[in-house]
Amino acid sequence: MQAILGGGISGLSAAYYLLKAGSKSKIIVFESGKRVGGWICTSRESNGLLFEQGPRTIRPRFEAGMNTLQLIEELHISHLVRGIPSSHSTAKNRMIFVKNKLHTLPSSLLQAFVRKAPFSRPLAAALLHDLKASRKVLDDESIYSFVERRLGRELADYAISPMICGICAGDAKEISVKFLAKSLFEWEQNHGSITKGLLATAWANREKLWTKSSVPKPLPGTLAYKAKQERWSVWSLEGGLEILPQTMLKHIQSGGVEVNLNGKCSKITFNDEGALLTVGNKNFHAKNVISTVPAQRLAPMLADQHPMLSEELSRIPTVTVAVVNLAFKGNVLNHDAFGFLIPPSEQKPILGVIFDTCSFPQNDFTVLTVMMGGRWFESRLGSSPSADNILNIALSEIRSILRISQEPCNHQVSVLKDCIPQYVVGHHDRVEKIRGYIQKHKLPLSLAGSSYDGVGVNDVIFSAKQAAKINL
Ligand SMILES: Cc1cc2nc3c(=O)[nH]c(=O)nc-3n(C[C@H](O)[C@H](O)[C@H](O)COP(=O)(O)OP(=O)(O)OC[C@H]3O[C@@H](n4cnc5c(N)ncnc54)[C@H](O)[C@@H]3O)c2cc1C
Ligand SMILES: C=CC1=C(C)c2cc3[nH]c(cc4nc(cc5[nH]c(cc1n2)c(C)c5CCC(=O)O)C(CCC(=O)O)=C4C)c(C)c3C=C
Repeated sequence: MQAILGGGISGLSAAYYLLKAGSKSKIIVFESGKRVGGWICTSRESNGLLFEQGPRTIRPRFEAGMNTLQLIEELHISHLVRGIPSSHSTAKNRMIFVKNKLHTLPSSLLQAFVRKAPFSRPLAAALLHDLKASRKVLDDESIYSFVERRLGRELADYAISPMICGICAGDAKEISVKFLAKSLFEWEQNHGSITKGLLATAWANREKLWTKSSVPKPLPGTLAYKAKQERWSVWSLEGGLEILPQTMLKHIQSGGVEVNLNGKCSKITFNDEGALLTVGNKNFHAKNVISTVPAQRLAPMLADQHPMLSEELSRIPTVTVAVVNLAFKGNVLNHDAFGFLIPPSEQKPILGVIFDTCSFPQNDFTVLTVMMGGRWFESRLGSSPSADNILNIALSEIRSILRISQEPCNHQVSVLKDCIPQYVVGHHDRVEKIRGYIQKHKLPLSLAGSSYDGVGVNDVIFSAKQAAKINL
């Protein structure tokens, strides 16, 4: 038997790819909760409105993005895909709230050459800063410190810090530069500055500019091809993103995969035949295990037999996010944008707001999602804020920032405990050490999911595909 821990999108994907590759073993997915999908969770209100608790948009680009679109085609749900082209207002208008005002971030090369508040200089001036700043030889550092050193403090405060909040609800002063800007960091390390590294790379690749790119090109007729032709910035699914795990569940079950809901795994003991899993009060023998549960959940399962591995896994932290979905009758927004993020230096109780219906309209309603907490959950919201408390903070902030005085017709408050891992400084080395330990001890264990190689939906599906390949 091949065991998969976790029935989120990565666990389901692992089962999907094992099945697709023709695995002959019985495949069992163990999911501790009573539903599959993990953080992908869409709810439908009695008046038909859709609320997304977790992810709502997916990027189509790069290998992992194209892979997800291929998966969508294989599941026969291409007709539900709604792409947002990069010319759309929500792709162009990404806002930040600074000094009591909403500002639209520059979205074209041209705009980088003019001064735009809250920046005191045109963004292009950051390149001069980079050329003047001396190289600092380092193994890793925070993305904030890297950008502050090389491009200046304003970019670190007003572009990078909110971006990190909008991807992992984390503090840019703690998150590794390798999380989002590995190439830029390497350019400084190898060439002395980002600009010199960029020019050197462009020069080294000059011939490839006119020949075939190493990134696979989508084939005509595929969804990835359509996404490229129509220049999608992001996409979602008509009816909500949860359709993806639900469709996958049906597909893998019809292929013979067993999905055990309320199947919390508490212990893994490796032996000569593979692994013995303790799930509830039952034991299961597996020839190998793909874990897609958060590293901190996997850690205690291994603590008795592999304390060092368990210790490293437990050092990959997570944060909790409070999500408030709000719906209003009619259009209550004065902005047509994706939403806005608030740099942590502004010390506001919320991290940002997504204007859901600007991207995907829902009849004559405005749907907004207010996100709060993350790395600042306890310091800004207290240790266990009530749902009413969270709702009141969200309403008060949107009243003051967006001037919405109308009461919502629908609302939903959710606290997503430990929902997003933090790739803090040293994360890459830690993951290497963890995988090195597994390899050295020849453990029949593969790691996939958001704790290791990327936190986006594309990344975790791709990580599950890689894990399935190893376990064939
Ligand atoms: C608020 C929020 C917004 C996001 N927005 C976006 C976005 O816009 N775009 C994007 O690409 N990504 C986004 N993400 C990230 C994306 O949602 C996640 O990375 C992805 O859903 C993670 O999937 P997963 O299967 O790896 O993990 P999970 O969804 O965490 O699934 C793991 C599963 O394991 C189960 N489990 C835990 N412990 C055990 C155990 N002991 N035994 C058995 N089962 C166990 C859990 O119940 C869970 O179902 C967002 C995430 C959040 C939280
Ligand atoms: C504009 C407001 C945004 C808020 C508030 C926000 C909150 C938030 N997001 C995540 C996790 C992810 N978001 C991702 C993508 C993404 N998020 C926003 C904006 C907000 N996020 C945008 C515009 C995008 C699209 C990215 C783009 O087009 O450039 C992703 C996926 C990243 C990827 O690699 O694909 C994740 C993950 C959390 C946890 C959160 C909570 C505060």
